[in-house]
Amino acid sequence: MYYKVLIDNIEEYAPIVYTLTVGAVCQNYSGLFRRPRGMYFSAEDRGEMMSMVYNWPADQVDMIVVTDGSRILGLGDLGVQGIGIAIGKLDLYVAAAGINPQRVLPVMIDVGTNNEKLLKDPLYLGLQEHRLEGEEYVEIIDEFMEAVFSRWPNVIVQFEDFQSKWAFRLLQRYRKTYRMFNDDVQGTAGVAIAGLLGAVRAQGRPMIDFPKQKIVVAGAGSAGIGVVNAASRTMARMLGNNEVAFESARSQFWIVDAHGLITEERVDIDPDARPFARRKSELTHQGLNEGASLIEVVKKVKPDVILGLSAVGGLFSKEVLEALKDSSSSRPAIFAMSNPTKNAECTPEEAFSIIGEKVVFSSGSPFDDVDLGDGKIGHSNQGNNMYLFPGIGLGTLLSGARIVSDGMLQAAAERIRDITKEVAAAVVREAVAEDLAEGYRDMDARELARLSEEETVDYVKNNMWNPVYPTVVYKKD
Ligand SMILES: NC(=O)c1ccc[n+]([C@@H]2O[C@H](COP(=O)([O-])OP(=O)(O)OC[C@H]3O[C@@H](n4cnc5c(N)ncnc54)[C@H](O)[C@@H]3O)[C@@H](O)[C@H]2O)c1
Ligand SMILES: O=C(O)C[C@H](O)C(=O)O
Ligand SMILES: [Mg+2]
Repeated sequence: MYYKVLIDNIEEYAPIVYTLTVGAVCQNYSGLFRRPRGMYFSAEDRGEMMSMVYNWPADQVDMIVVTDGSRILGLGDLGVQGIGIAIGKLDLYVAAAGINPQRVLPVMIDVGTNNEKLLKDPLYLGLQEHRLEGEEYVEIIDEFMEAVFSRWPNVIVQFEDFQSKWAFRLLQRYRKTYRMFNDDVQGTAGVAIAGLLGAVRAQGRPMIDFPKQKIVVAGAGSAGIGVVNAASRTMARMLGNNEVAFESARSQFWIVDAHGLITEERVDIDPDARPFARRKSELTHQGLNEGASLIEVVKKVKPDVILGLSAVGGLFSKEVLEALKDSSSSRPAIFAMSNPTKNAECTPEEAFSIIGEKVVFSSGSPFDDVDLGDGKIGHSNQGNNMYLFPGIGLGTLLSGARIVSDGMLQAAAERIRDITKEVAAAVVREAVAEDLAEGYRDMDARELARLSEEETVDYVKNNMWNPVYPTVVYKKD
């Protein structure tokens, strides 16, 4: 009944089971705790995980969402209280992707917390010690992955809200061997690309103009770098996919982090950001320096888009928005993607009141549309990976793909405007095309490959879990 109500009223309840309310739930989780949901694998369970997985009562598990609680939304390290995110994401898998709720498993990996408040909180449910680091940490995640894939070889593991340094490392470590993806790196990238392409359309320009867009990204963590990596690859593909194309695509991005504009002069540059560091030669030409502030960068670059994945509420200040008025675009776009609501880089009211009705606005957490007067509405769009991950997971599940490839993620991003069913069908077809599909239940790989586009959509639809209540009271008329 819970899922029936959720599915029938998803618009109303998504902000409760998911972002934004789920953030407040995670902050207070130990005090709210009534019963366990999901599984907890702790540093103290080392060597036991292979047998522990058999404690879970379901013989079949299709989807696992796992977190170590180290970066929950933009709320920082919440330790085991971050389990709420895994539960909320899986609720959306049931509601939006039709995954059977008996086959989902939220997982918390408890390696301690560096949150000093939680370390002292008598109600805190997790290990009250500082986080394990280095090889010890990796060994625990390795053991967890081996355990779940040995009991459920066909499961898909979604990594969620791991702090950036581990998000990238674990993705590289597992993506070629396990059916896994990182939602913050890869799901967010897909949603952002779909939004960026939408912004080009909103400017009345053809899609092929995307590689000309100047994009300033605030935030160089798992999400920001994930977006820049994938968006620059999309641009490069449009330009011919050769070295010149990659170089041209790279030069369309300016990344600003807590220390300002990232350039090749940055000391201790994060290796994931290095390819996008601005070159010295470009800087003199643009009048910018290493560490230039966001305002300076927006003033000099006059970007078409500013995209925030910084977790800093209000970062797109009045001055930044004023500077964006000089954008070379007819319809500048703002993506204030940080969560939850108080971390949004700006609100739609601020964007529309300063830049005017021409601005294209999107945010990670939901905001109401803005009344611009004269019957005009300023649309507040939501740019959140919730529109993508259910389709990626369902498509991977129903194709039986061995891994989640870049092509499958790209196919998902291109279909985001359709409903999840269509996204999943696109992912299935790409998995077949790449010869990764091994089939699912009665549908073997060969049969899957023979399905037409329409039949693939039907196949996905028929495999989505759907709560149906029989009518038990009939009205006389
Ligand atoms: N909308 C979505 O779908 C979506 C998806 C993933 C993440 N997010 C949000 O993105 C945010 C960041 O996530 P992350 O994993 O990348 O976190 P992170 O902590 O790894 O990265 C934050 C980045 O922001 C930078 N930063 C901090 N202060 C800044 C400032 N004043 N100016 C510019 N940059 C600054 C940091 O240097 C860092 O590079 C979170 O709020 C998260 O909720 C949203
Ligand atoms: O959970 C969300 O709302 C989106 C994203 O995964 C995030 O970490 O902010
Ligand atoms: Mg996340």
